[in-house]
Amino acid sequence: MFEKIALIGIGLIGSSLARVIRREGLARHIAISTRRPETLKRAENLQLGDSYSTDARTAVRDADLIIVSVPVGASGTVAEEIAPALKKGAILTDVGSTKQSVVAQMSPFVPEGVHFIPGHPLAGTENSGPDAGFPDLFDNRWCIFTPLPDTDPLALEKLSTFWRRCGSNIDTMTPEHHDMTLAIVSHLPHIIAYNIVGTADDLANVTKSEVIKYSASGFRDFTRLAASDPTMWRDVCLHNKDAILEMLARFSEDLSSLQRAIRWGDGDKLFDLFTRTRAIRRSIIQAGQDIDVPDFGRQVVEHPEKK
Ligand SMILES: NC(=O)C1=CN([C@@H]2O[C@H](COP(=O)(O)OP(=O)(O)OC[C@H]3O[C@@H](n4cnc5c(N)ncnc54)[C@H](O)[C@@H]3O)[C@@H](O)[C@H]2O)C=CC1
Ligand SMILES: O=C(O)C(=O)Cc1ccc(O)cc1
Repeated sequence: MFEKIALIGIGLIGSSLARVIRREGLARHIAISTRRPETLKRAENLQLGDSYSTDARTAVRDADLIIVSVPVGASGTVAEEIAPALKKGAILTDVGSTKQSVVAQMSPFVPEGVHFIPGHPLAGTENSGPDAGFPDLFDNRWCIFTPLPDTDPLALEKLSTFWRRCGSNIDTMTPEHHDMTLAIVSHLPHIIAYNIVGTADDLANVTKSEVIKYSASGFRDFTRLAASDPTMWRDVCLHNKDAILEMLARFSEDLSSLQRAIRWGDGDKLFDLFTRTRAIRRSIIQAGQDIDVPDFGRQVVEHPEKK
């Protein structure tokens, strides 16, 4: 599909892209750049690309497609760095979990004639770094684009075809709508997970060993999300601040109402809410959207009697 694809940032997302691009033969040349020499060396040892450089400008030179896969707080710095080396007619995209901030950071640096199309694959895991990636990551997952008013439809179609070949389904929306939607379906769940695991850790009467020992229950699901990359999630919180605060305010109100129902023994209210939420889970499963992330690194502690 492309002569040369440049991947800037080679963590979970960048390395998954490298692997699927190679498997599907989507580029003749994959150029990889990342800031830290150790990460670049690891990418080279894993044979993720065809050329490697800590200088992003070297990587993007002559590239037809440039995919920026760095924490959202670094998007502006990367755009500024690569701008002078971008080829006319090239497609520049990203994979960041927030979109208004990425558009605001990158747009000012995009040269005339370069097609900038912000994107976000709704696919990931709690793991990070070049070893964490795998080629099936994007299979049957959504990839959302937030095109700008002057986005060239042909460039958008070409990028959509690329992501379809990576296994994804495509949707488009405004950056504002994206950020509000993702605040509730992705950002809040992670924040809640960080919070509940932090609360458990702070409890004096629940020792750390008990948290580990009994975490086969619902708590375990929270610990997976709460193991996600701290830099990435710090940036998401700082760069989707308004939408997250809006959703947190609603969440807190609903939590207070739930707290009140428990305090006053309002079983009907609890039953109604739990019935409504159960239906949501079931409709997600029916829609085929219940793909669990791979079980990398999870230690299943067998019950002694089951052995
Ligand atoms: N982890 C996930 O589940 C998902 C992450 N995303 C988004 O994808 C982007 C990348 O996330 P991951 O691949 O998970 O992170 P990661 O931590 O696995 O990889 C980030 C990469 O960016 C590099 N990097 C950091 N700052 C840089 C800079 N200033 N210049 C050049 N390279 C730099 C790092 O060295 C690393 O190679 C983030 O914007 C994140 O919001 C999107 C969907 C899912
Ligand atoms: O690991 C999980 O459950 C995720 O939700 C992964 C994820 C994290 C961030 C995104 O922007 C999209 C997907």
